[in-house]
Amino acid sequence: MKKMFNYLKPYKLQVFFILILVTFTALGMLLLPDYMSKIIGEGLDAEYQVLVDNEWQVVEECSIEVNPDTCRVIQTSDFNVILKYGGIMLLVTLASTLSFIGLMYLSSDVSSKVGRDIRRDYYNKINDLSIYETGKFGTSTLITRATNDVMQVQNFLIMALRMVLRIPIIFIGALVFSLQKSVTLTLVILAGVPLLGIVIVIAFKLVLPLFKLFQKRVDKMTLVTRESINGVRVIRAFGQGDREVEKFNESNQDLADVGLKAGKIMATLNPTINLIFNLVILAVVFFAYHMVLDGKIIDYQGLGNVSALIQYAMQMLFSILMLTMTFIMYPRAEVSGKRIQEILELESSIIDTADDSYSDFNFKGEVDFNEVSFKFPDAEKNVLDNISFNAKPGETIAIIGSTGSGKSTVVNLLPRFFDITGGSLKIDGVDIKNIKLSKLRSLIGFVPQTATLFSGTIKSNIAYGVEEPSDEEIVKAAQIAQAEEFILELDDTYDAVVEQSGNNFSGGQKQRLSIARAIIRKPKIFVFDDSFSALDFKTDSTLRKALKEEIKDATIFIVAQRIGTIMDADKIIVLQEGKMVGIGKHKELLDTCEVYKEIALSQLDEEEIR
Ligand SMILES: Nc1ncnc2c1ncn2[C@@H]1O[C@H](COP(=O)(O)OP(=O)(O)OP(=O)(O)O)[C@@H](O)[C@H]1O
Repeated sequence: MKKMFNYLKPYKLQVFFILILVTFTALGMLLLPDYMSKIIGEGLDAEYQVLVDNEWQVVEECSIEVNPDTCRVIQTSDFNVILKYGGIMLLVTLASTLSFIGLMYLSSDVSSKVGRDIRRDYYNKINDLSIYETGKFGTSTLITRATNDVMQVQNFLIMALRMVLRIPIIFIGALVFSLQKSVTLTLVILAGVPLLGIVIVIAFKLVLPLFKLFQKRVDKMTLVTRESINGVRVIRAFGQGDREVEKFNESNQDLADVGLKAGKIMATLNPTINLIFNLVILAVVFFAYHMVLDGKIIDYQGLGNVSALIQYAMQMLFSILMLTMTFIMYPRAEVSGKRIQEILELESSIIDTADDSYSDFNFKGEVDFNEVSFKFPDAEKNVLDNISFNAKPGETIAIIGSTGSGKSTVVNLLPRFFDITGGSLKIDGVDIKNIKLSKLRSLIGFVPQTATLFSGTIKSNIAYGVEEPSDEEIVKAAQIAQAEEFILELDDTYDAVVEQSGNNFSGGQKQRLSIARAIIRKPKIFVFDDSFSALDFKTDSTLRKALKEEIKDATIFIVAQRIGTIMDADKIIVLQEGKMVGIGKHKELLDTCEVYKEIALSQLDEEEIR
């Protein structure tokens, strides 16, 4: 949480003014009861007279009950005094109201800017992290941390800014003013403090673990909601709607239960605190009554003091309550602060240490895998073992193998989504770690296994990642990707709206748009990670033919499950459990690689494959 406070540093000046304004409002609160007591004491003053030798004489004190015929009170109210103090009170109120408005404005401004800054750094960090780290944490918690957790920290900061000086100023000020007015009655008020303390500590202990639990359950709830929304098709297809509703209800109920429990404690706390406040006031009145009886309070000044003391009692107890509230919010904000900090402090496993040496280098796109091995950070064994091959510009390299054999991992190593853990990986003889990430990735047109579109238009999706391409370039890319036909059928053609995640397009259409997006970049290396799987055979083959004709100099990697898609490749790499069990052209592999032959025969018959 301390680190979260660092976010206040850029707003030092505002924080300074906030503290000044807090001091002004607190002083205003303290002065008002004092002036009120002065109005009562001096403005509504009275004098006592006793009958001495048939003449009324002013005396210090007398008891009306004793003999009203010989002792009387004469009201000597002074309206000028009331006007004077009333005027001062109005000015103080005005000043503290203005300070309060300024305080609210500045503190809200600072806290929302701090929230914005935290979210900015957080988002930048997520962008820097490798796919492995973001995958390890998961989308739900990463989103909750950026929203709910930042909000908790922001709320705490705003509270802390407003309370940090206000609580001690009010408590100490009210105590000093009270002591000036009556030491006895101040002691009566202070007797209420431990009582309030005990109640608050008990509530604090009960509610704190619940707040921690609450945050975890918000995470769980986000996860369940996200999964069921994302997986809506599977859920419906498998008729698992009821089970998902049950799962959602369970996590919803869990969250509500914690909230309810905490709410119940807080709900009991409020009337209990009110009760203590009122008990303290009753005790002050009770003792004041006895002080009147004992002749210790004898005039309006004394009564004015009692009225001020009651307000100071409220202020002292209220500042203790506020202090507790701040303490209650702290652990919750601390948990959130830690969760944000955990991400901010994450070291990306992909570090861009390369200098600009190759920034202007004209890469051709020759790829060399030399004894490449790869292991996920937490995994026990290698996902890839000693993979070696060479891919020249103009060549198409296909990678085939059973599911989980490591095909996607091989191509993910090229743009450094993951870093190799053994061997070397070079482009045009340069180790890819020596090429700046931005340059390296600009060399590669990557079409991932799951086509991802962004909300916008067809045009904006194809043009993604290219600085202001011309309409001709967009159309050309769409033509090569075999996307033009369906685009022209749309009412708005290239300006047609693409909904969130491309939900208004079919799987095959999404794939073709993702392919067009890669083509328009004119990269030196293409990676198609199972990107033709949703295309029908005819479109698949026309697309590959168009690629071959239009993109002659690029190195093309195709990961595929379908033999038909890769049969014509210049080199086919066959993977099995992370090992390369064959490499060559289709015909060679049929004779030399048993695994390849098996895959081929499982899809086509003997005649078709020859
Ligand atoms: N983030 C990860 N952490 C640990 N292991 C992983 C991770 N991602 C993938 N793996 C493992 O690495 C292996 C290779 O995965 P990869 O995605 O490369 O296979 P693939 O051949 O492309 O499979 P498919 O054809 O099903 O897409 C698999 O056994 C998988 O379980």
